Amino acid sequence: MSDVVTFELLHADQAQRSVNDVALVAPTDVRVRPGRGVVLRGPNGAGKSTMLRMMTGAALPSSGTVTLDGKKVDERVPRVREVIAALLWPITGYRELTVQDHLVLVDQTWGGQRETCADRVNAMFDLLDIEPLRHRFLHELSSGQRQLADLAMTLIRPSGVLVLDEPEQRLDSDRRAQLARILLARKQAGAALLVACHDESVIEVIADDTVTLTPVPL
Ligand SMILES: Nc1ncnc2c1ncn2[C@@H]1O[C@H](COP(=O)(O)OP(=O)(O)OP(=O)(O)O)[C@@H](O)[C@H]1O
Repeated sequence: MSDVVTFELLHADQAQRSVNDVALVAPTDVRVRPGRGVVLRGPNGAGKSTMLRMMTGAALPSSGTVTLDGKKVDERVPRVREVIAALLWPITGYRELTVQDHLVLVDQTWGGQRETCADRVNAMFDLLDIEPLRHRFLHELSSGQRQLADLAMTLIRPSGVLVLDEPEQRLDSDRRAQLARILLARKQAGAALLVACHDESVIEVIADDTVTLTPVPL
């Protein structure tokens, strides 16, 4: 598994987001620390994805703050991108690159040693049990296979916090159990998890803390 990047606290303090004066998520506190798993729960439309976007700096809070070790979170800040690896929407890939090519690209972009790149890529195919997908193109994959490839691209880079929006989506029950085991191992290696999830069996394995969001009345 990839290296763990150290940090102390990813913190949302009464973070809230509105668009055109319509609240998408209520003021919410979230604390994410190394070796801990935080799960965002709540019904459709409660604001989980919006909250995750704020936690990664992909969207800024309309009020309140989101900070990483005391500094404002903004995805344009290199330290924020170094610590936080996020899978919030399907990864946009290259039509002419295979799954293996994408993993090499991500690994090398995040500073993996060239000599050991093949080892890390091979380890990712083993970890996710996706060897048959190695030489396939992204557009050839089923939706569940595509989710596994996106998870591999997210997990292969070093990070301190994995921010995942419903990582169980499109996976069958065996694959969901496998995902839970992988995330638990990642947490036990010292990384933090911040995950929006609807699957109780996954939540049971990975959650130390849960934050339940309720839809903001329109
Ligand atoms: N760009 C936007 N403009 C206006 N409203 C938005 C925008 N993005 C999200 N919303 C609204 O904000 C609310 C929260 O959406 P969000 O996607 O964060 O919920 P969620 O909890 O992740 O839902 P789900 O479980 O269905 O994925 C919803 O009512 C949604 O329609």
